[in-house]
Amino acid sequence: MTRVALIAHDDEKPTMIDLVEEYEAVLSQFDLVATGTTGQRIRTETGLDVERKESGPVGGDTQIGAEVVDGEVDGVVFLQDPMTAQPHEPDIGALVRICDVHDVPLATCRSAGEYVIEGLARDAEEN
Ligand SMILES: O=C(CO)COP(=O)(O)O
Repeated sequence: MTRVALIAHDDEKPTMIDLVEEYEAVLSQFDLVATGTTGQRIRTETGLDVERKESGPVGGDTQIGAEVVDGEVDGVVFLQDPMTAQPHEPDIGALVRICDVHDVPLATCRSAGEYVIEGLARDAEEN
């Protein structure tokens, strides 16, 4: 099953919830994994179930990066806050880099997230 990672920095969490609600029908066909707080909000504010890793600043991005290395993740929607410095910037950079290394599509803003979700849905239909 297609597995998608969903991650959002605090200022971007409302956008993530909005995106997930818009694509709920598609995402309900996918296996979802998220960093801790993002996952908690998706669980409580939408109808979707999602596996939760640790919160981003304490290793959640790194855990998702490990799944990317293991070939378990088909796409990542990572809504980063471009206006706020993050204490775990090295972890964020490592996740972005490892997606590039393994050619896993990574979206860092909402409109790119729509393309990734729609592309993965198209691939799932074809396979
Ligand atoms: O910090 C994050 C990604 O870098 C997101 O973590 P949370 O989903 O736990 O807020």
